[in-house]
Amino acid sequence: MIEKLSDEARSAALSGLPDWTHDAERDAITRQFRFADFSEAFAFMTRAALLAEKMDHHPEWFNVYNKVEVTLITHDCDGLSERDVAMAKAMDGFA
Ligand SMILES: C[C@H](O)[C@H](O)[C@H]1CNC2=NC(N)=NC(=O)C2=N1
Repeated sequence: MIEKLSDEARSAALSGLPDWTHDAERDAITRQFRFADFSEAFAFMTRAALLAEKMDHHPEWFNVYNKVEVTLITHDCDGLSERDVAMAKAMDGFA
């Protein structure tokens, strides 16, 4: 069973993810990505989707044209886990 990050671990993780916002109500993290156009946005989503399948860890996201709004949370622990941090870091790398 995957565990929620402690307050200390979450603070440390968030300092390494400066473009992400912590939603305290859900204990999730969110970030909005903007790309040059839809093709770039969808290429990003494709990379993220392939990794998500591999990790069995799927983003909540919303796309319009060049904008992708992402929310990461671990349903299994109803909050933020190491898996969300790993996915966020990978998404930052893909963008
Ligand atoms: C059954 C399946 O393994 C689970 O539902 C996985 C799939 N993808 C998931 N994705 C996310 N973001 N959180 C989860 O807890 C999660 N659990």
